[in-house]
Amino acid sequence: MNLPSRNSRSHKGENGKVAVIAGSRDYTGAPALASKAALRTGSDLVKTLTSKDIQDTVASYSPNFIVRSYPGCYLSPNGVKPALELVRWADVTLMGPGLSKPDTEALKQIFQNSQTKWVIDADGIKPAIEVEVSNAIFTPHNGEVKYITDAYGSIESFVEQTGNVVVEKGSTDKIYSKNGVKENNTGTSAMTVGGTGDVLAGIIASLISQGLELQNAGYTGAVINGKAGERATETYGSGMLATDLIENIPGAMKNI
Ligand SMILES: NC(=O)C1=CN([C@@H]2O[C@H](COP(=O)(O)OP(=O)(O)OC[C@H]3O[C@@H](n4cnc5c(N)ncnc54)[C@H](OP(=O)(O)O)[C@@H]3O)[C@@H](O)[C@H]2O)[C@@H](O)CC1
Ligand SMILES: Nc1ncnc2c1ncn2[C@@H]1O[C@H](COP(=O)(O)OP(=O)(O)O)[C@@H](O)[C@H]1O
Ligand SMILES: [Mg+2]
Repeated sequence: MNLPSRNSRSHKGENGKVAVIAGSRDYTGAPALASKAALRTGSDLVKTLTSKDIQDTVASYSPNFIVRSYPGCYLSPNGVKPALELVRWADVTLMGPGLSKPDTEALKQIFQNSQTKWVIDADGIKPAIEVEVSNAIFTPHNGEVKYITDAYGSIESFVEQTGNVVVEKGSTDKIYSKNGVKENNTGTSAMTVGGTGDVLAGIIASLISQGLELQNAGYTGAVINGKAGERATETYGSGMLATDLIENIPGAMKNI
């Protein structure tokens, strides 16, 4: 796979800076899965913003993480300022995995006061639709798609009206953009294990941080996620974990 070449004069951060705003008391894994996936996909720096009560837990998962926090157990109004600072630092921000019960108004303020590229997953999807976020790629599973279709009738009209990209996840992923729909059939049924969608979101964010356009990042990310899942399934079968998938990202990237 050809990403922008790493010339000898590149400096830290030049190969992608990703912000991950994710996690809560209810989900300590999601921010780590998304952050590690972004690093394994090749971003230089990933900064993870999560709730204070799980900051040390998430940081303890890897010395490769840079973990910041806002007070409390869930995203609330006091999370807006640190979030806006992090969004300004990053090339792209992943918002949503594991937020569980975020303060919707705070989430909307972050969207409305930022000019950036977004990957929006899980609990970030509904608020983002409601404030008409643009320059974004959404990654809903079959249950989360309803937030888009309830508001726009269909995914096609959503992408047409907003210019956003949607990866509708499933055994076949469908990547919708203004240029039409592309399908990805890579992957295995072992990938229904929890966390593989958090991993996909991290992969896509990383690709955008390394210079890919939204639609290309969505399709290529889905292919990488699936190929990494195939490799992990060869080793672990139905016992495959989302963490196994992450370790297979570099190998998967070599063969696409
Ligand atoms: N280790 C961690 O920290 C992990 C953290 N995670 C975080 O968990 C949060 C919730 O994620 P989630 O919506 O995927 O989970 P879950 O609460 O089962 O479903 C909620 C509702 O949606 C439905 N539904 C689900 N999938 C569906 C589908 N494919 N197609 C159709 N329907 C589907 C489901 O329906 P049901 O299965 O009950 O019939 C239920 O009604 C999210 O923030 C995520 O980031 C996860 O990534 C896992 C690992
Ligand atoms: N049968 C399958 N074959 C291939 N990939 C699958 C299959 N089922 C799910 N996936 C993949 O697994 C991921 C599931 O995403 P998601 O439901 O958000 O998981 P989670 O929220 O637990 O991380 C998606 O990337 C999807 O493409
Ligand atoms: Mg998910």
